[in-house]
Amino acid sequence: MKIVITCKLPNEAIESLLETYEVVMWEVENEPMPRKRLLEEIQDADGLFTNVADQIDKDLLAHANCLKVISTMAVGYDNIDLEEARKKGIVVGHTPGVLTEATADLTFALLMASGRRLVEGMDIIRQNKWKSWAPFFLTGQEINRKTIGIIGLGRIGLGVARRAKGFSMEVLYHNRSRNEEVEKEHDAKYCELDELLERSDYVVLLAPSTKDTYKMMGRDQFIRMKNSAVFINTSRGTNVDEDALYEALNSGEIFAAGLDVFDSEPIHSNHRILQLRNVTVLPHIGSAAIETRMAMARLASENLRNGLEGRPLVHQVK
Ligand SMILES: NC(=O)c1ccc[n+]([C@@H]2O[C@H](COP(=O)([O-])OP(=O)(O)OC[C@H]3O[C@@H](n4cnc5c(N)ncnc54)[C@H](O)[C@@H]3O)[C@@H](O)[C@H]2O)c1
Ligand SMILES: O=C(O)[C@H](O)CO
Repeated sequence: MKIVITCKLPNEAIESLLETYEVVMWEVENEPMPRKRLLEEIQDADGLFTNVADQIDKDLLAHANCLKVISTMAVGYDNIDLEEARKKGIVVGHTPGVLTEATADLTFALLMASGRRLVEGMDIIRQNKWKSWAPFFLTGQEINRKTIGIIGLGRIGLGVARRAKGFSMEVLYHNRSRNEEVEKEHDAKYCELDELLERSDYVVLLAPSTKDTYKMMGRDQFIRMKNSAVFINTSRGTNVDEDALYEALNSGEIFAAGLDVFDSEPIHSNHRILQLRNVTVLPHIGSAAIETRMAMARLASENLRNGLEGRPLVHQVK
């Protein structure tokens, strides 16, 4: 059987695939397999090892003549046309859980960096603009004992809530439904979205990208937030109306934002949101810790192999 791997991975993460199948792996570091090549390779592939940088859409799947399994090295699968895959009898696997702690760490790092203006401070030193210690120079927002509102209290959201408790923060959350067990265990309070936005000092978005969450953070939502509030997005860029976020940051409607994800990735360096002083940006590196990426690659390999051998996937997208 032939499998296509759309990114360069270390051999030790995909040993079992290399031993068993004919493997076509894209060998260029930090770049996805070009679409044209993927369209060619997919035609006779039995398995596809992909990630969030590829669009596994209807057009691509129309070229797949014998594809049985799509395995993405990610928890999010919004880049895959699940309906089309289902119609063609292709099973889809993903990698939840193994990236939870690394992504929660990065989310909290972004929260702290944005609230306390860390990157601005570094820029000032690098540009030789640091004049002296001054009472209100680079003052940011307190974190300890503040209120955090988590939209999408799933695996990573709970990881962020646990970290927030270490900073004596009050934890509010909004989900599709209330979960009283989680509330008791994590001392988190359920709120409707509007109330969460009005009460939180830090609003953290961790819901998946779905039809319901598309641009769920727009003008009306940013207006509800406190002028001193910080917005963090480590979910998907499509969950946010970037024009509305730009306006909110530029007008002082909110204090700052920390973003690991964007509507269109990679974001271009001339995007107007990057001209703002009060935005901290990262290139979609939520899960980018070495051990985590190895665990994700191994889990994605196992999903792919199980699917090709007719066994249940470790984590199949339902
Ligand atoms: N930045 C990164 O590198 C990175 C890394 C990992 C995951 N992610 C993103 O984070 C998301 C969450 O991952 P997870 O493992 O915590 O998933 P999860 O499924 O455990 O949690 C998502 C939560 O969002 C809730 N939710 C769904 N729709 C909602 C809505 N309309 N309003 C409010 N809440 C809603 C779900 O009920 C669930 O509790 C992923 O889907 C992915 O998009 C990003
Ligand atoms: O969904 C995911 O897993 C991320 O975006 C990449 O780790």
